Amino acid sequence: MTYQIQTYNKIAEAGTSLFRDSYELNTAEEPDGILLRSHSLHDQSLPPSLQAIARAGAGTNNIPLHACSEKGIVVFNTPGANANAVKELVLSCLIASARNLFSAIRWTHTLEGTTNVASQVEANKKAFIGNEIRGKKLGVIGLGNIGSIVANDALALDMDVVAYDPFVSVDVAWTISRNVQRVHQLEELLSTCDYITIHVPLSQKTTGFIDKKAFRSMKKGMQFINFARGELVDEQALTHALEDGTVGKYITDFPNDHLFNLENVVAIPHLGASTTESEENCAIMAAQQLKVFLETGNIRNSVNLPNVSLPLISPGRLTIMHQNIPNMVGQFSTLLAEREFNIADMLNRSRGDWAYTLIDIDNKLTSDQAEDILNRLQTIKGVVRARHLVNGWHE
Ligand SMILES: NC(=O)C1=CN([C@@H]2O[C@H](COP(=O)(O)OP(=O)(O)OC[C@H]3O[C@@H](n4cnc5c(N)ncnc54)[C@H](O)[C@@H]3O)[C@@H](O)[C@H]2O)C=CC1
Ligand SMILES: O=C(O)CCC(=O)C(=O)O
Repeated sequence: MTYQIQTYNKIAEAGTSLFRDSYELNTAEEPDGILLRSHSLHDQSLPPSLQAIARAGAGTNNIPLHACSEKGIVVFNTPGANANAVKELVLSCLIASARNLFSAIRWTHTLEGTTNVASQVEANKKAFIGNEIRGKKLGVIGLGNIGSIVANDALALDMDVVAYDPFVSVDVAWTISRNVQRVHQLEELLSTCDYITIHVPLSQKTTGFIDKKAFRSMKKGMQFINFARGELVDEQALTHALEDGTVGKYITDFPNDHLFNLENVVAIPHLGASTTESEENCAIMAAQQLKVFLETGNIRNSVNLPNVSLPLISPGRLTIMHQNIPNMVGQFSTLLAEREFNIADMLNRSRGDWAYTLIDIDNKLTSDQAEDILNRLQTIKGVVRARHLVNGWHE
């Protein structure tokens, strides 16, 4: 069995080199798996061959998640793999912004070719007097893999840190310093912070999350850092807030034409995760998750299905992705019992509207038997994809 993997964007070799032996990269029009970064799949058809998509990164807003679930495609991301890279850039932008470094450097370059550069520098540097961040208040919106470490490290820089995340995970909550003050109303954070950084995923629910009302609550002259996604901020409201001085500076990793026309915008070319370390971490994690899924059906770090892990010991395994509705497992086991196949092990997990079942069978199926079972499984209402995996150890 050879698996076909299609990659998009620059994926670190540390990840792509894991696809050896029974894998081919970028050779087929009908891939089994896709490995990508920010490439958008929204306007691209998803071939029937496609079983899984791995996002080497955190945000999955470039992937049509609903359509993937409907077609039985498992989508993975790599939580935390690029968090440190983003944190370091956020903190450096925080300091660079407080010290007016961006405009100061731009101005210094205008002196090129003029005389008396040193005396011009001394005469004009007062235009770029900045502030120290020590003792200033930082608001962190979204305390996930990135927000939590930004919050902890900002404390180490002697900032006061306030955070808002109504859905913070238990795992992350354990890692957050008790000196990070949690607020339950976003308004409380917006109205008191000198600096705000946002780290929430872009979804239908969070599009335009920072809107006119949010900007109205902010302290005059505050500085806003957005390394999450541009669409989280309502652009018209941002424009007004920059024009009336509510936002003293907007630092974003997501430039566009409109932002170039505005004063006090620092535009960075989506560099948050662009370090060698982060690109390697993400590529390795994404490639490993994709391989494990294709070879064993086990799932780790999917965004549309639950985590599922069962050692593959039996000669064969059926993997079934289906709607989370009653009597699915009953129908699967009846089908197998009718054919006198014995179930050695089984696992069923659900997540929201979707569920996933692994069934290990004692019998080594012929290709006709496997085809018959898969055909029958696919006719069960609610099943979107069924696969039969052969355990190589029994070959
Ligand atoms: N600029 C860049 O290169 C990068 C950008 N990102 C962006 O940053 C986002 C966050 O990344 P991670 O921290 O790794 O994700 P994460 O999934 O670990 O954390 C997201 C956090 O946002 C919280 N959240 C969700 N909805 C919220 C709401 N309405 N209000 C407040 N909190 C809310 C969640 O509870 C979670 O704790 C990604 O989704 C991606 O869009 C991530 C990595 C690199
Ligand atoms: O792959 C990249 O450089 C972008 C990373 C990113 O935006 C993410 O992980 O959400």
